Formats: sequence, C-alpha cells, structure tokens
Amino acid sequence: MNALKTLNKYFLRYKWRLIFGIISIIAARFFAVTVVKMVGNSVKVIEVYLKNEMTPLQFESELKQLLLLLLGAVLLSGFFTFAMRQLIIVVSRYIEADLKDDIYAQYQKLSLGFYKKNRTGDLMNRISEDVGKVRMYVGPAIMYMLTALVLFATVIPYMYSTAPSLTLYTLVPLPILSVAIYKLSREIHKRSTIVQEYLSKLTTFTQESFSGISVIKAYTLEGYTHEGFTDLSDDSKDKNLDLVKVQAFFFPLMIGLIGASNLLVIYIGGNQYINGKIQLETVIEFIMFVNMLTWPVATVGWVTSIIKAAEASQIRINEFLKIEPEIQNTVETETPIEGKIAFKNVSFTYEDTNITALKNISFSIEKGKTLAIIGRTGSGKSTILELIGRLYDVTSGEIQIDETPIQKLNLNDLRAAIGYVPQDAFLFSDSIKENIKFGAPNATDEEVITYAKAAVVHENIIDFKEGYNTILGERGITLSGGQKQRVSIARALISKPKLILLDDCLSAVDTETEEQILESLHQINEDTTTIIVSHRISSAKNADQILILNEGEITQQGTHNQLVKEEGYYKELYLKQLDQKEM
Ligand SMILES: Nc1ncnc2c1ncn2[C@@H]1O[C@H](COP(=O)(O)OP(=O)(O)OP(=O)(O)O)[C@@H](O)[C@H]1O
Repeated sequence: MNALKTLNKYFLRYKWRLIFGIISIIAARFFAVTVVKMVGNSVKVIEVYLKNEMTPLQFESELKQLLLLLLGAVLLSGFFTFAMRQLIIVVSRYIEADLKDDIYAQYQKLSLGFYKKNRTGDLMNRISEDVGKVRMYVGPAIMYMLTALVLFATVIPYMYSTAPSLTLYTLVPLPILSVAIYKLSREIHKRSTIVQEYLSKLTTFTQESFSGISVIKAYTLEGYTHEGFTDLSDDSKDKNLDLVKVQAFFFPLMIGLIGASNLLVIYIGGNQYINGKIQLETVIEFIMFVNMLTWPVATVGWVTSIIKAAEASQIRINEFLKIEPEIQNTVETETPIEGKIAFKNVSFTYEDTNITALKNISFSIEKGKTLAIIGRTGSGKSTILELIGRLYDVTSGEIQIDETPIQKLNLNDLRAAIGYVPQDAFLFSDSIKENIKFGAPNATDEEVITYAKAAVVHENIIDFKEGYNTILGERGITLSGGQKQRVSIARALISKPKLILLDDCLSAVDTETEEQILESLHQINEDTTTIIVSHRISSAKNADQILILNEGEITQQGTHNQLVKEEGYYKELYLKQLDQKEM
C-alpha cells in the first residue's frame, strides 16, 4: 500500500468532491436500508391486519403511508447512488488525467539515453495501462470498498440485534464468497495481462507491416507476413479463451453462493418463525439484506485484487517519476551564445553499447565559420553533433562554446541557439507550414516562405495543390526523401540559430540543389557557425575547415586545397567522386 500513498496529493486536490462523494455513499446506503425496513414494516402491517387487529380503513392508510415512504427512500437511494458515481468516478478520471500529465512531463524531461534504454511499448504502457490500473483503484475500488464498509457497519449490527443466531448462519457463506472471488479475480487479472500482451504484439506486428508495406510487396512477403499474423492471432485467441473460461465462473459462483445464503435464511429463518422465535418480517428483511450484502462481499475480493494490481503499477510509475534526467540544466540565468565552438580532448562512450564513438577529439571553430566533418560510416560524426546539443554529456574532456564549458551554459539557451537537422528528417502529421514553424512557432507566413526558399524547397511546395497547407502523413510520406530533408532544413533555419548542425541531411538532394542550399545558408546569416556532416566532397569543399574522422579519431584536418594534396581518405574520396562525376 505504500506506493499508493503517492496518490494522496491528488486526493487532496479533489478533497471536496471526495468528501461529498463519501457523504453520498453513506446517504445512498442509508436509504437502501430504509427501503428494506419499509418492506419489513409493510409485512408487519399486513400481518396485523390479517389477525383482524386493525380496521380496513386503518390498514389502508398505514399501508399508503408506508408505500409513500418506501417510494421516497427508493428515489433518494437512487439519487445518492447517482451522485456517488458522479463524484467519485469523475474524480478518478481527473486524477487519471493529472497522472498522465505528470508522466508525460517527465518523459519530456528525460534525456535521449533514457529513450535508447527503454522500449517504446514499455513507455506507452506507463501512460496507458499502468495509469488505467491505478484509476481502477482511485475510482471503482475505493467507491465499492466504502459502499461495502458502510453496508457492513449498518446492516450487520441491525441484523444481529433482531435475530442473532439467524445472522450468524446466513453470513457464513459470505466470507467464502469473498475469498473465492479474490482468487478468481487474481486469476482473471493474470490471464487478462497475458491477453493484453498479445494484443500489443498484434498491434506492433500490424503497425510494422503497414509501415513496411513497400518492402513486403517488393519482396513478395505477403504470404509470409500473413502466416506470421495468423500464428500470432491464433495464440491471441487461445489466450482469450483461457480468460473467458475463468471469467465464466464469476457469476455462477456469485449466484450459487447467494442462493446458498437465501436457502439458509428461508430454511433456518422459516423454522425459527414456526417456532415463534422471530417475526415473518424479519425473514423477509433478512432475504433482502443477504441479497444486498452479496455484491459488496464479492467486491471485497475483487477490490483486493484491483488494489494489488494498482500497487504494482504505481510502483512502476513511482520508479519512473523518480528518474533524474541524465542531462540537467544547472544554470538558471540567461547565457547568450555567440557561436565559437571548441572540443578539448573529448572522448565519448555510449553507455548502453559500450562503444567508444569518439577518442580524444580536439578542434575549434570560430563564430560564423563552417566546419565539415567527413568520415566512414560509424566513425562518430553524428556523435559530435549530439554532444554539442548536449543530447549526451562527454565521457571525458570538455566542449566549450564561446570559451565556456557547455555544462555551464543555460541548457535551454544552448538548445535554442542550435538549428539541428538530423540524418533522418522527422516530420509530424501536420501541414508543411506547421512543420516548418515548429522551429519558431510565432513565425509569420512570409518568414516560412523565406526560409523554405533558402532551403530550396519553396518551388516544390507551391506545386502541391494545397501548397504550404498540404498535410503530411505519418512521417511525412507524401514528400520525397530530398523534399523531407529540405523542409527539415527550413525548420532549422527559421529559428535563426547561432549554430547550424547539418547531419548528412543533403544526401538525398542532387549536388546542384546542395550547392544552392549551402550558398543560401551562407547568405542568410554570415554570423552563424555551421557544421556539416557529410559523405560528399561537394558538401565539404567550401568549408573553412574540414575534419576527417576514422573510428572516432581525427586522422586529417585542413582546408579542401590542403587535403586534396595529402595522401589519405579525403583525397581518395575526392578522386572517386570526381570520377563518378565525369562518368
Ligand atoms: N545511441 C547510440 N547508442 C549506442 N551506440 C551508438 C548510438 N549512436 C551511435 N552509436 C555507435 O557509435 C558509433 C558512432 O556512431 P555515429 O552515429 O556517430 O557515426 P557516424 O559517423 O555519424 O555514422 P554515419 O555516417 O553512418 O551516420 C557507431 O559505432 C554507432 O554504432
């Protein structure tokens, strides 16, 4: 139960609704018990009348009065039951939304390393399934638990005071019901978790098939993937059948045990009535009470299993909320950024794979200058860019911007000063305009056009029927690879960054367009420091400085003119790409 204590702050937030909810529970049960008493009193009046101890007129007026009271009690019990659900279940929905909000905020704070270590499915579960289970505790479990408590506290003493021995006999099957329902609910919960797992496997499988449909078709893998789907779906069906088998016991068990209690009341209560120990109305009231108590008794078992499941989920949520982001902003004051970058003996090892991507790297680049980084795949080029934006922190050495270590810069200022275009351009399912404005939400339409022109994608955009309002599908599937890259560049430029980091993002555009983009980059802001990661000499040749990386180390550096004269990777690449151009 300890883990669930963290929910107290949410309960406090909605304390008034909860207090009125609890009052409604008490009132609803009070009137429900009154209904039973009114029925008992009516039976008593009929008995008296049948014994000729009352005139027909008296009988009629007494009965009318009782029926009116009965009707009033039924209506009030109904009203308060409605109010109880409206208050407590509604609060549980509010708390569910608050929890989701807090979890999402934590997701946003966590560093990239966290996302590499955890599977997306698990991350989604935190916010959907785990929160869902906690809500079951916050809403239904608490509501049913309180209902049961109020009923037990009012009904059982009353029953005991009217017929003690009959009370004991009739209540005997109820704890058995409670334990049986608890065991059954636990089994249902276990099996539904498995069903849920299969459901997510099926969803992931189908999602991947849809995303990779072009590969599936190109390799004629339709039959193969269909078989995979059928196997998964058969397993899922079997797990569902396992679940249905135990679920099917739920109601028969309840009806069986209610039946047993009723039989006991009728048999023992009947005998006691015949022997003159109790009144007829007591037997009638007991039958009604037993039926009234059955569901709350069953819920004790059900609620216990809900609380256990909620606790397990809340433990996971608490552990997650406690995680401190690896990358922290330690500077609250503003730290404007000019754009000089220096790496001093920087080494970096990825924690999850233990791959040392950078080994003792040192270089520096003045404000407004362009640095190109060239190297074989996996040589650590993208890692350099990620370290500048503090997506990761260096393992050893130091990165300085304007002569200040980047850890001593305000993280938000640092990231706001960077226009980062990743290798794999990600576009949201929104219009092209909104995707560009993502870099500067307050930008005007004119600015959007200006930067789209700078990224040499304007002409393509206006060719679409809806122009800038064209909606992009999931991952921007309506755009070609090169168009996506250029929209992504426009998005980086519109934020007017001090540092532009281009991670091999011109690979899908032809060399002529590439040249235009590089030219406009230069024109747009002469003060902007630019780092271009590329596999192409054409992207690098005009840079003020070029680094050649190999297995995390700088093997050569200089300008294009210097490097083409030196034996090494750059010259090889240059000659190869020159040959290709001439062919
Ligand atoms: N998030 C990560 N977690 C673990 N290892 C990683 C991660 N990203 C990159 N690596 C590893 O670090 C090394 C350098 O990767 P990096 O992406 O910096 O190379 P790159 O030069 O940009 O390659 P490419 O030209 O193919 O993009 C590679 O061996 C890669 O497998």
